[in-house]
Amino acid sequence: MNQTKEQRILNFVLQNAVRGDPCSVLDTIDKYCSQKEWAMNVGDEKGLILDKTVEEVNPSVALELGTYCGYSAVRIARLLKAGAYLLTVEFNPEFAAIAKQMIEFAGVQDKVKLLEGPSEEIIPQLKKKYEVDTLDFVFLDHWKDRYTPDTILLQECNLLRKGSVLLADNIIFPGAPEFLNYIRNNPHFQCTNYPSHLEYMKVGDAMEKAVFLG
Ligand SMILES: CCCNc1ncnc2c1ncn2[C@@H]1O[C@H](/C=C/CNC(=O)c2cc(-c3ccc(F)cc3)cc(O)c2O)[C@H](C)[C@H]1O
Ligand SMILES: [Mg+2]
Repeated sequence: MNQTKEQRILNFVLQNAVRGDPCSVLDTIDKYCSQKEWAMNVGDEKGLILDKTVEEVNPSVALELGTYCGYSAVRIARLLKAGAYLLTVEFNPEFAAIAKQMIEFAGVQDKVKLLEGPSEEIIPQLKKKYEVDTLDFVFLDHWKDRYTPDTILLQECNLLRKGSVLLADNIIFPGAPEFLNYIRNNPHFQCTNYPSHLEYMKVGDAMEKAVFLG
C-alpha cells in the first residue's frame, strides 16, 4: 500500500532529523516541504510570527486546533516553560498517529497532550475532563470555516480570560473572511494583523492575533 504524503514527511524526519532536537525536526520538515512536496505546515516564515507570539504570551496552558503532522505543536512546545503544556486537537486518526510520532521524535511529548477528536466535542470537555481552568494561548489552524464557531464555543465554555491570546493562520490564503469579520467587529477582542507569505510559497498570507478583553 503506497505511503501518504504525511507518512513520507514523517519518514524523512525519522531518517534525517536529530532525535530529541525540535529545531532539527522543524528544519527537516521545512526542507522536505519546500524542496520535495508542499504541505500545509505553518512553515518557517509564519512560524517566526508564531514563535514571537508564544514568547510574548509565555503561556502556561496553550491550545492548538488542527494538529495535522505536528509541525506547529513541536514549534509551540519547544518554547514552553517548565510545567507549561500544549493541548493539540486533531480529528483525523491518520494525522494524529503521524503527529504523535513527530512530537515524540522531537522530544517534546512531555509538554504536549494530543487529543484525538473534533474540536467541537473536545472544547466542551477541556474544563472537566482535561482539568483546564482557562487558556492563555490558542492557535487556530484547522478548517477555516471552523475558526468562528470554535472561537464562540471557547467563550461559551468560559475558557478565555482577560488577556487570552488567539492567533489564527491563513487569514489571506486560503482565507478566513467570516472569522475576520467576526473577530474584528467584536468589541471583546483587540485584533492585530501580521502580513506574511503562504508556507513555502511567494503567495501572500497573514496571521491575525486577537486578544480577549474579557
Ligand atoms: C469539522 C471539524 C472541525 N474540527 C476539527 N477538529 C479537529 N481537527 C480538525 C478539525 N477540522 C480540521 N481538523 C484537522 O486540522 C487540519 C486541517 C487544517 C486545515 N488547513 C488548511 O486547510 C490549510 C490550507 C492551506 C492551503 C494553502 C494553499 C493551497 F493552495 C491549498 C491549501 C494552507 C494552510 O496553512 C492551511 O492551514 C487537519 C488536516 C484536519 O484533520
Ligand atoms: Mg495553516
